[in-house]
Amino acid sequence: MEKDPSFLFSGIHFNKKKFSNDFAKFQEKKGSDTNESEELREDSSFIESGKSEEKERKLSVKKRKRKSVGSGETVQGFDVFKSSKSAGKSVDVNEDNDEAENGPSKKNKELNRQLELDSLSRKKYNIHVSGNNVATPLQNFDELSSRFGCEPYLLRNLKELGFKEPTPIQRQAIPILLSGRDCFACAPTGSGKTLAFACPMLMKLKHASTDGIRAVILCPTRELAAQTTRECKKLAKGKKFRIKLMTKQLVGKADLSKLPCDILISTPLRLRLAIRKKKINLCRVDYLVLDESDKLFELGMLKQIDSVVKACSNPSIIQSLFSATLPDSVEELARTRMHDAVRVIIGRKNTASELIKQKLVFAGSEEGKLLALHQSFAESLNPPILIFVQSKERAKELYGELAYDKIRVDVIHSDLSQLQRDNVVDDFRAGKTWILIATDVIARGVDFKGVNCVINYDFPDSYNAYIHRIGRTGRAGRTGEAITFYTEADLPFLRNIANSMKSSGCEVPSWIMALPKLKWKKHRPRRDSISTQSKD
Ligand SMILES: Nc1ncnc2c1ncn2[C@@H]1O[C@H](COP(=O)(O)OP(=O)(O)OP(=O)(O)O)[C@@H](O)[C@H]1O
Repeated sequence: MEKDPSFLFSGIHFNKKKFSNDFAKFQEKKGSDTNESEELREDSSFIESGKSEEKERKLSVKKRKRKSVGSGETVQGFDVFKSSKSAGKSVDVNEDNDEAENGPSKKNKELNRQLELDSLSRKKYNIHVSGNNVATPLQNFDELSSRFGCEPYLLRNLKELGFKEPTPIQRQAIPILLSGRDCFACAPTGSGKTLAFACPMLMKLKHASTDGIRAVILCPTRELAAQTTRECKKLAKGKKFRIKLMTKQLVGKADLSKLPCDILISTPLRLRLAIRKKKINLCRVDYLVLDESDKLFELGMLKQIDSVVKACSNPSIIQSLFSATLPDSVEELARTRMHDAVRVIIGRKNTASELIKQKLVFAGSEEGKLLALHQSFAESLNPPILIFVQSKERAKELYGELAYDKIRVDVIHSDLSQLQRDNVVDDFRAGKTWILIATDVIARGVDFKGVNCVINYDFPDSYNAYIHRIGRTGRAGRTGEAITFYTEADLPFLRNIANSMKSSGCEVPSWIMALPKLKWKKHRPRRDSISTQSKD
């Protein structure tokens, strides 16, 4: 069932309790302002529409690179990132002029009115922002043109893709990035984050150029990088942008310094290889996106990310981080790498989409899981279905079991060649495969349209893995189902999943809610192999 994208993520509130210390700090600082609505202190530079906003944006881009002066206006009670006071300062200057002409009250009234409207709009779409002078959310895609001078080709492409209205993350992140600010965003799976960073990127690049690479998008897996490349190309249709995926072949090329490319999309490893061989020049990059940023900031990739960030040496670069999960540790790391960033959270941080009906099933044993799976297929097989297991060995085993049944099943894991992986994904996308067995290699970011059900055959190894795995269903306004099998070995972490279910409005038995909540990281118990063959 399709739903209007604005329906996504309703009824969710910012956790003020959790950030009570920060609120306290804020209250001390603001004194008499404390009764004001939190978001009424936001955007003060985007009150005028049309060209003036573009002018203001340019001004703000220039100013953001200067050393901070004065005191910044923070919203939602806490300083999230190193603050530059550019936009706040510019408002003061404008106010001086305006006061001379119209008196202080008229200007203030206009400003307050706009802030009120922004606040209402954010409330409506469950958008929570922190930072200085946050841009007014988009009301519709037409505003891309009226407020930011977007070229017709992009609006045409949005229309062709069937995107009638911006999703909440697009409403807020697009104007922030167009205003030249760094952005740090957390929005549920399937809520359109790709467009939220790709659209302003194309608008900022304006035209294809021979100046070298001007935008870089980093993705944690090659599948996701390939998908993002395709999405960017669709959006850029009708323009001559050179949008390139960093492939093995490309890394192997002798000289990448003259690569004709506007937007480069890569995994961190491949890009780092190219940098290390001194074959690629990233000093002109204006726009850097870290997609699935929490994965990129995990220990294994951190060094690679750092070398890419260092190579992107343009001081006026706009950096953005996007993910459906945003652990506090990643926020900390990002703080050291970003400048005057705006933090955007849609709904509640680190929760699953409300469109996913989540279920827990006690399977008892490994044999019980296989029985439960067969039973659920017998009751109702509603493909496409994605089944996640914890290792490639287990993926192969389960494939061996299901391949005997008369169902179209396939498997994807890291032992397959890149070409094989691409073919498996293509077949699943095209509906040739009904059931795809997978490891976490496709748990993040990969957008299969219309997956009806995700089955966690093996319990996920972390809370974030759970959110991303089940997020392969319930995308773009569609509903979906997620079933998680558990055995005794998984009991300690049941409560964590139950919490996610509760906060997304799913029913949870009270005995599960009474279980203790444990710290959950890399839970990969040794499991008996998946097989019925010996018994047959
Ligand atoms: N404004 C829109 N209206 C309708 N559909 C949209 C809109 N924007 C994006 N979509 C569609 O929503 C789907 C999910 O988008 P996308 O893959 O960008 O989600 P995501 O938030 O990045 O998810 P994940 O966290 O899993 O990576 C895609 O199929 C995309 O085409």
